[in-house]
Amino acid sequence: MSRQRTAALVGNPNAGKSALFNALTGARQKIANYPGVTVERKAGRLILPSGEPVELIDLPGSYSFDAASPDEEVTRKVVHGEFEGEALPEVLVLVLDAANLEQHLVFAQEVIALDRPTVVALNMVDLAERDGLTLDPAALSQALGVPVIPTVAVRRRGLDELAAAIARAGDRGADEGGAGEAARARQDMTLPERRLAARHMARAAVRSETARRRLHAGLDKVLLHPWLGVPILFALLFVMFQAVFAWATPFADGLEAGVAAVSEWVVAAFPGGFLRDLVTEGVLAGVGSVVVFLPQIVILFAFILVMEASGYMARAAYIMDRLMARVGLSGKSFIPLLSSFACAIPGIMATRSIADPQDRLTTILVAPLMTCSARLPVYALIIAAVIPNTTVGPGVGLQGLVLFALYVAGIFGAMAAALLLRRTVAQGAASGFIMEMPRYQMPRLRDLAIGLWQRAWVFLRRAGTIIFVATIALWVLLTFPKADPGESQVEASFAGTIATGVHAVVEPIGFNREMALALVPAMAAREVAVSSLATTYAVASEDEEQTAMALEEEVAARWSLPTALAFLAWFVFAPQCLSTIAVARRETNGWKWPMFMVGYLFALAYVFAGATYWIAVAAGL
Ligand SMILES: Nc1nc2c(ncn2[C@@H]2O[C@H](COP(=O)(O)OP(=O)(O)OP(=O)(O)O)[C@@H](O)[C@H]2O)c(=O)[nH]1
Ligand SMILES: [Mg+2]
Repeated sequence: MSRQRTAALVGNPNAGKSALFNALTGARQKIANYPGVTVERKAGRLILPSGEPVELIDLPGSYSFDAASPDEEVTRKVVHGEFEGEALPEVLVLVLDAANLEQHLVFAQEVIALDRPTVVALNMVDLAERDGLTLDPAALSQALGVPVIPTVAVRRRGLDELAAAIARAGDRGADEGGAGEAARARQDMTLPERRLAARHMARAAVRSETARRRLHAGLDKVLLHPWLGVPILFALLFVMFQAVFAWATPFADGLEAGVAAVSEWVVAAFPGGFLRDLVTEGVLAGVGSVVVFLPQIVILFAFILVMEASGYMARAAYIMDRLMARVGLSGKSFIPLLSSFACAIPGIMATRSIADPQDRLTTILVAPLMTCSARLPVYALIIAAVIPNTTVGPGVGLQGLVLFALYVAGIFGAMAAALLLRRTVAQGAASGFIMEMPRYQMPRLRDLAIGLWQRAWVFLRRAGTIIFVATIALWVLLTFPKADPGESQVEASFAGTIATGVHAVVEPIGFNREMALALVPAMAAREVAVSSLATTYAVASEDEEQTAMALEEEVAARWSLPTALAFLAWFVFAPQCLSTIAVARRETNGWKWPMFMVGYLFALAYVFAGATYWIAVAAGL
């Protein structure tokens, strides 16, 4: 009786080895679309066309035989016949991903250099074709010196041909070896030489490639580059924040002038009294002060929507994955965190796609640190008031730079918090990244317009509902009880009493009374911080018998720079939104984690606002 025939599947991670193994042997090995799924050898039985059985071994994916990880070590040992209780496999089945041929051909050459009976399964040709790439198996076979069989493991395409090729390679057997000349040529090659050869072979194996595929592959080379990718992403975000200030200003000025004109008309047309004050101080000064930030919101979302629609956002997630892995999160958390730039509520809901409970909890707890669009009016107001509108380089405005820094501070805060949480209350290992890159696309103008309209509408609806109600409530608290003649209305009011209480807590971190008062209604929605400042100053200026100034000018005149910076630092961290807390409660099924979240975020806000204030004071700002 002849001895048991054996073959082993080798190749890069995620080439489809286990998928082929399952298709060839009827086994049910776990397959998934990310590298490192198989971590042990696994044997199954493949029946050749002749009816003869072959023991087929599925191996962990590998980038090189020199590699150090324990799963790759298994592959190296089995392939070299050093694995305990395992004979040297007769035939090596080298699995390559046709859509990533150049990458996969690097390790492939190491396998070919062994000069053993080898068959190449050129897998995933369906994906290559979908991208507009047709390969020439004959050319590749010629270059590698071994048979090349195109396959689609998941559709069982090319399996019979592959089995037949395995049989032929086994029959020729050890006496003829593998690739011969082609193998010997590769034995002394260095890694850079292999990379270069891989590029040449991959190019030579292309039968046809659409212009679009070439363009997209070129774009990916740059945008997903291990070193270039991150600076490009940050440069894009940088431009976005510059634009938020540079482009919005004329529109915002126009809106502001409009609100002022309406206010003047109301003052002229109606007799003075309770109702007129409500309209001018509460509605127009308060709510109007928020509405003027509509252009900024629209520009911010225009950038985000274009990045999403073009296919870049998924690439950003891919780039960020490695960074996120360092803090114990995966690229899976990127999408929820990204949505949190709009608002933490959909962001927290999007964590439902994260399978690992600790991973998910961490993402929920740090989501409020991503800068939601409700902070934009607060940031934009304070920056416009206290940061000079100068440039610090060609085309680089200081105001945009500060805004960018605030967003980055939020991101770093979230990453640092995730790192700590993963080490303490939400321990666990980071899981792998699962995401298919969507195709690049020209964003469609119509979709863009609809998306922007929806965002603008959400913002205006907030202004008309929650912000309106909170501001009116504050105005009422500021207006009653009425002050005696000569006494300050703000001081005498209910709101003044509240302000005194809150101010005692936040005075050490440099906040003034109006800021302290603004923090309370801002729990309803962060933008209310802006409207309540506007309303407070409107009421105050009335009893100081001044003409009301624009809010920005009031802030510029009344706040010191350290105070203003401390307020910005506070808003980077503070959990200033009740709806977010409510959603966190729902998604974690209890009060424990939302309370923890509120606690640590307030603590962070207090510490960082205080540090900012005292450092700024010490620096003489
Ligand atoms: N479209 C398509 N998908 C495939 C093909 N072969 C495998 N896949 C998919 O590719 C992914 C990776 O397949 P696996 O079989 O797990 O890859 P592997 O080489 O075993 O990966 P490791 O175990 O990590 O080394 C899975 O999502 C498969 O469903 C193919 O020919 N065409
Ligand atoms: Mg596998």
